[in-house]
Amino acid sequence: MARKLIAGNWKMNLLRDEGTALARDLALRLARTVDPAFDLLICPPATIIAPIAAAVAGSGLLVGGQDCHSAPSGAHTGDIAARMLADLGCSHVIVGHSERRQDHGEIDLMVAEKARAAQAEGMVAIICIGETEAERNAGRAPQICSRQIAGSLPRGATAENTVIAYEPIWAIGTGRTPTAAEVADTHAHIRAMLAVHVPAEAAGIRILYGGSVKPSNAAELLSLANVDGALVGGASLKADDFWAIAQAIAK
Ligand SMILES: O=C[C@H](O)COP(=O)(O)O
Repeated sequence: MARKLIAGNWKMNLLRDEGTALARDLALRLARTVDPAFDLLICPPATIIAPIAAAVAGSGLLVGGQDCHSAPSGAHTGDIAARMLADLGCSHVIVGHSERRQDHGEIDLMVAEKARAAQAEGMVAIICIGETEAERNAGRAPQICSRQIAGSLPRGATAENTVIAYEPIWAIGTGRTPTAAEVADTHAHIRAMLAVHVPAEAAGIRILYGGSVKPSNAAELLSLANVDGALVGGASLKADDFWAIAQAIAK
């Protein structure tokens, strides 16, 4: 069974001092933990990755980006290349988050190209998928996940360079989550789809659940079959809450 990954997506929050303090706090907790049962990752805003990566270097706390461009360099004002994130010490990059898909019109093909760019720089692509509430109510969640996996998974995806994050859009930041049975069903479906696209790698690719994960529901969610970790938004901005989510794995 894959070691669980607890990933914090800070989104567009925190300035340098508060972000660095939060990262240091987590790094210290991790350094004091003997043989942690999880990998711990934070994805700060791009503006503060550099000081944070420097502050936590050697602690075991992983640092990642929230997005990258698919091109290695060039005339793309305001964008960030995967190699720039790798250059700062990032190990992971989130791609295709629903907020990027919604706010920036990112489609599956673009997500696959971003994932490929991250992987080409030696980083792990965390590919986000998930249905809207309307799609869920129409009973189309499995088809949406299937379509997004088919379109967003780059050629050459392996268990080492790819993580899938299932985030039902209606659960993000709302305090609502699917039931445990629904999460288990969807993750099993995602595993089956991975087996279709990358048969040799499917069993090892980690599938995270995201959407209103908090200390009070983490133990149940993280105990489910095919739930290999969590992608945490709001609760990752507080060291106690994020750490409690990671600690829930062992309980
Ligand atoms: O990337 C993280 C997700 O969008 C979940 O956010 P949330 O934990 O605030 O619901």
